[in-house]
Amino acid sequence: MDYSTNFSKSTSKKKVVAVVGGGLVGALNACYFAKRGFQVEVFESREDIRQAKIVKGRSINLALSHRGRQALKQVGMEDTIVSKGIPMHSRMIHSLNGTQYPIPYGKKGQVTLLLQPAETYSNTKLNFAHKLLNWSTETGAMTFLRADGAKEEIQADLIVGCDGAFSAIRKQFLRQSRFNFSQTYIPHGYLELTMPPINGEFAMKPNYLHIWPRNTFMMIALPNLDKTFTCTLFMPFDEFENVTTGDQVIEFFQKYFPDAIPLIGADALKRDYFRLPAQAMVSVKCSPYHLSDKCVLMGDAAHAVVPFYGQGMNAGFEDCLVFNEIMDQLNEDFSAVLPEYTRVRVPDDHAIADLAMYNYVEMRSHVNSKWFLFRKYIDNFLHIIMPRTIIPLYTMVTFTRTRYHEAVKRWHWQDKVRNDIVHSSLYKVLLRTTAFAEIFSKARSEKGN
Ligand SMILES: Cc1cc2nc3c(=O)[nH]c(=O)nc-3n(C[C@H](O)[C@H](O)[C@H](O)COP(=O)(O)OP(=O)(O)OC[C@H]3O[C@@H](n4cnc5c(N)ncnc54)[C@H](O)[C@@H]3O)c2cc1C
Ligand SMILES: NC(=O)C1=CN([C@@H]2O[C@H](COP(=O)(O)OP(=O)(O)OC[C@H]3O[C@@H](n4cnc5c(N)ncnc54)[C@H](OP(=O)(O)O)[C@@H]3O)[C@@H](O)[C@H]2O)C=CC1
Ligand SMILES: Nc1ccccc1C(=O)C[C@H](N)C(=O)O
Repeated sequence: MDYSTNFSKSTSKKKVVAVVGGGLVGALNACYFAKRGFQVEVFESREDIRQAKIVKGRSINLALSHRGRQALKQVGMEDTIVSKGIPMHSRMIHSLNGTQYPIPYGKKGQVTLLLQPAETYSNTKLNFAHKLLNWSTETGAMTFLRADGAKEEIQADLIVGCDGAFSAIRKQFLRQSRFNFSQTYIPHGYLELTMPPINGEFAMKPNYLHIWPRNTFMMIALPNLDKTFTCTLFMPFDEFENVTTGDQVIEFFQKYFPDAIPLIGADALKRDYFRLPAQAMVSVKCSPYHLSDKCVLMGDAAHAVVPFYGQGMNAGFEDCLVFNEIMDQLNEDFSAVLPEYTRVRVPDDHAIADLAMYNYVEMRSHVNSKWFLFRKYIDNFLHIIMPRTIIPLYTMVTFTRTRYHEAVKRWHWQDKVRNDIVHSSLYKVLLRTTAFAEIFSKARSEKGN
């Protein structure tokens, strides 16, 4: 049997907002709209994760930083979430010879927190097992498939597409004139492994993001509350395809990550490496993010980014915050708010998509370079003496709400300034050394005469 519900004819004085996708961004968005008094209906294709016996899905830990925290703060969720996190102060680099050294993220007190994403909080109606099949851009009517196989047709005043990287809401945008869309799969995949606790304690120092940078690929490890680490191996698919047996896995780890073998356990490694195939990573850019005053995209639905900056969820949370700020400025008038949101947010989300691509190279390769470490040292030093003029890129992205596209601009400018300083200092040192050498040789020749 099929059903039809017209929520927008509700007697509620506020409009009805349908949030499609009850993931991280959908759940937070529901709180924002509910706080404003809208009638919020969340439609999520999966069963209620809180009641599910088996929870499918992979990554269980996510780095939450300043932008995400600010967004949570607005709806009073920051403290609850942050109290469940593990602070990370630095990267910890694992060299091939087994030595480890930290690279701090910022000043003392600037830390990234891990969030165990799970419970969605909401004072709105959650409709689980409602998978959006289609929706009409003319009427706004959405068709959902329910768990019992029935189709349900639903209308709302505003549709908020938070249905992830492969958004069904976004599919209708593709049919609109002047809608820009690009999707890029990078040639690398990822595979997750678990490093168990040793004698009830973390197997490695917990307050770090551990990196094994091997130039063309890398493994990272992030701590979990249960004292395990989730290790993620990022590597070209071709390389994954070369490792097909348990013995080859051990051989590969002996060659590139020898210190990780006893920590993960050789048997577990041989087994878990083949548990799931390597997963693909995609970067999606599009614009505009809205369709008339009816529909808007947020989170991965608007901008799936590769995971290397640890900013995907943070950017999605910031989308909600920015939208909320614009709602304040424009008195909740959707016909004005939606285009303004597109205008403000597109350049920033596109910038973080590019930065995420860049950070993979920094993490897997640049951190091995002495010149990179020297420049980072100079940047941190300049930041200490000129905190408002020079702000390292990582600090701007992770510990401030500087707009992503402005952070990129400023980064290029600062790079130039720093390089000029370094080069002119080197030049001065060179000049002085040459002058000194000349005086010295002149003095020697005069003495000889
Ligand atoms: C390996 C990895 C590590 C990452 N680490 C970090 C990190 O440390 N920090 C960080 O900030 N980000 C990180 N990210 C990115 C982060 O996971 C995503 O940005 C975030 O999950 C996006 O949230 P979302 O709510 O937009 O989308 P999703 O979390 O994908 O939620 C979308 C929801 O919509 C539902 N849905 C989909 N289709 C439909 C439909 N047709 N009808 C109804 N519902 C539907 C889905 O079931 C899902 O619940 C990482 C990503 C990966 C892959
Ligand atoms: N940027 C990136 O590279 C990545 C981003 N992520 C983000 O994290 C979120 C959560 O990850 P996770 O739980 O692992 O998500 P899933 O891989 O479980 O995907 C969620 C849903 O998206 C649909 N889907 C998955 N892969 C494809 C595809 N290639 N083409 C079309 N539809 C697809 C599936 O819908 P159906 O049931 O209809 O098949 C699936 O149920 C993702 O939705 C995404 O937003 C995750 C991995 C990589
Ligand atoms: N959470 C992640 C998931 C996957 C890959 C990287 C991250 C990071 O957080 C990287 C961190 N921002 C860094 O630059 O060291």
